[in-house]
Amino acid sequence: VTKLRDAKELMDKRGAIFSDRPPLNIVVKKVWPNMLPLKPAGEGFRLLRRVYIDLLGPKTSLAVKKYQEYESRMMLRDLYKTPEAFRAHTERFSTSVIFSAVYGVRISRLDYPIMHELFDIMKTTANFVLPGRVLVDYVPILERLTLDILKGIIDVGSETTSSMMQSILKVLAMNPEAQKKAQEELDQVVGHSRLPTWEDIPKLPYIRALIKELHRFAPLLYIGVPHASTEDITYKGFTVPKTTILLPNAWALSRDHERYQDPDTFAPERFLGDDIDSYTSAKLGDYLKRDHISYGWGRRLCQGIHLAENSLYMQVSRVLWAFDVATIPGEPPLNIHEKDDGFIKKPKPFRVSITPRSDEAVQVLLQSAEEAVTDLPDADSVEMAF
Ligand code: HEM
Repeated sequence: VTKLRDAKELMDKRGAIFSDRPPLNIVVKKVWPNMLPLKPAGEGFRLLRRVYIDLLGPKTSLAVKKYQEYESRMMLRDLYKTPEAFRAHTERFSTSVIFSAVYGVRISRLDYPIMHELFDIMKTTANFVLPGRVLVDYVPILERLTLDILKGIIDVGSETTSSMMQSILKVLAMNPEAQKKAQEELDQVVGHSRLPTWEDIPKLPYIRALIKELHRFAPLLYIGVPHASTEDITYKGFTVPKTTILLPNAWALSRDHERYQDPDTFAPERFLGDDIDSYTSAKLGDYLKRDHISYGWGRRLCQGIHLAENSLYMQVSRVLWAFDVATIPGEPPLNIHEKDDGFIKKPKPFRVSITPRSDEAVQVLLQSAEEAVTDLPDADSVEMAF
């Protein structure tokens, strides 16, 4: 599907019919075993979806905000100390946020054996009641969930946001003008003596528009996630038989001329005045009003949308407040199409420079990291407790 009008008609308006997934092949099963994104429609899907909605809905994602706030301070400090390792820093941020939410432990470094033995440690931690496990506090059923479900949330939750953040750093480096405008807004609203906070969101329309445009310009899942139908239908005079597979081509849909002017231009301005969050926007009846389709469609809309949007806001606003992200002179031009193979296509390794905007910014970011407090133990200390 390459036209927004058709995507809306089929996957949103006929969402009851087009919310199945194609049969899994063995490769996909191995890469992403027993996970909601790939689960076929039916009783099992509805149950799992309910569980995910509880786990990742607005209420729980509110509780995760304090961990996103904390981890973003750590990320700024790490970016200052070793900017060339930005890939690892974005991965650590996302992994730690999702571990904080699911297991109540934070991940302070990626070379910790926990990352190499992810599966084993999850097995162990799943057997322990750890203090401060946010999701369990809200969703007692979590304690009875199977390891597969939990592993699924960790995988989806960390890979997606970190890949998106890496692609964001690349797009920002390629668009210094947009970056400058965002920084002017941050300087005006936030000032120089503190980091942006959750409370600033309503006062940062350019940052909000920038995040929407980043989703539109470089959607995380280029080719989308396939939907499949469970009934025969007639659409535009054609019979569409049941089990038809729809591939929402996110790249093409994000460049649909009917919706976006000059779609190949990176222009956050196109979203100024659109004050609706991406979740509400996805539910709008008019496909010409929805912001972008990066989070998918209908009943299969990304369940992590609230958590992901919060993570992106914390990272984008704070990184731009503290640093200039730029291309490195003499290097070949950056290319947004250079991505790894695999289901979630991470940007292939690339280099950008990340330099502090001022001495004052360095002082504030280091102090913010120093003063940060969390109620969660580090994975190191938890292992010792075992
Ligand atoms: C920038 C970050 C993210 C993007 C762009 C994204 C995008 C997507 C897309 C395109 C889909 C498929 C939708 C469809 O089939 O129409 C999806 C599904 C899903 N996502 Fe995300 N996602 C992100 C982050 C997350 C996070 C952080 C989590 C969890 C913590 C998450 C959990 C899920 C789940 C559970 C599904 C399956 C929904 C279903 O099949 O019913 N996502 N996501």
